[in-house]
Amino acid sequence: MNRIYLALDFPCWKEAKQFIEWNELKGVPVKVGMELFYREGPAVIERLKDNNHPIFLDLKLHDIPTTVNKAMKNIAKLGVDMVSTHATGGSEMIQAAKEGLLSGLSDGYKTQLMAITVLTSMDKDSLNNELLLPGEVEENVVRFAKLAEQNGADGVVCSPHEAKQIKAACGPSFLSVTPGIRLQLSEKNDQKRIATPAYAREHGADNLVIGRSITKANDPYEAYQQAVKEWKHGIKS
Ligand SMILES: O=c1ccn([C@@H]2O[C@H](COP(=O)(O)O)[C@@H](O)[C@H]2O)c(=O)[nH]1
Repeated sequence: MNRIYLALDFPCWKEAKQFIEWNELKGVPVKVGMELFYREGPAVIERLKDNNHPIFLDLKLHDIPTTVNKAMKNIAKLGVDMVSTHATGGSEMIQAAKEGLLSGLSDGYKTQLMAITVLTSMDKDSLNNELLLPGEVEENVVRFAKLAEQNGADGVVCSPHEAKQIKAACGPSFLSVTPGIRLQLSEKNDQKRIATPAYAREHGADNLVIGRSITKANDPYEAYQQAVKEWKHGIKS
């Protein structure tokens, strides 16, 4: 299912709830990240589930395999659609994440494991000159995607610019979830590898994550509708 996950990057549930209600976004797919989860804990997931929101819980686990395994086992009990870990934690950590996830899932739930490749806030300069990782961003992203796929992840988080190469390297059923999405007139902020929903659609992304282009828009409801139009029909603003 090709979805747009609205990034609920709010300091607390009260603000997130108000935003959803005021902008008639009840039931839309949402992404819960560190900011909201660290304040509200698992209760926020229950509240969103009560309101029928499909959920990507994006906590980006990155630790030794045993810790990630046990954390994933607990996260699995929340019954969300997708969770995340970092591919750069390596093969053992990714396997441990998947094993923990599967061991904690209740019957009937199927939570998918997404591996972060290279954060969309990074570019070639950050990779080559700060992390001292040579090569183009795409090469690094595809290498991390292959590592994730070979060790049990169901897909990766990447930018739309790499989605096609990932399908070619990891197969058509291996998912790409793409943040760094910007509607045409919105600000880049701290993102480096950005693209519009229409571009993401044309370049094979499976799911989008959009935050500030909607949450900081003058009319968030309209911005959401615009994103859906571009994503579903390729119509540009
Ligand atoms: O590489 C990554 C991984 C995760 N994210 C998350 O997506 C949203 C994007 O928010 P915008 O406001 O649309 O920039 C945010 O919650 C990040 O934590 C990402 O941007 N890049």
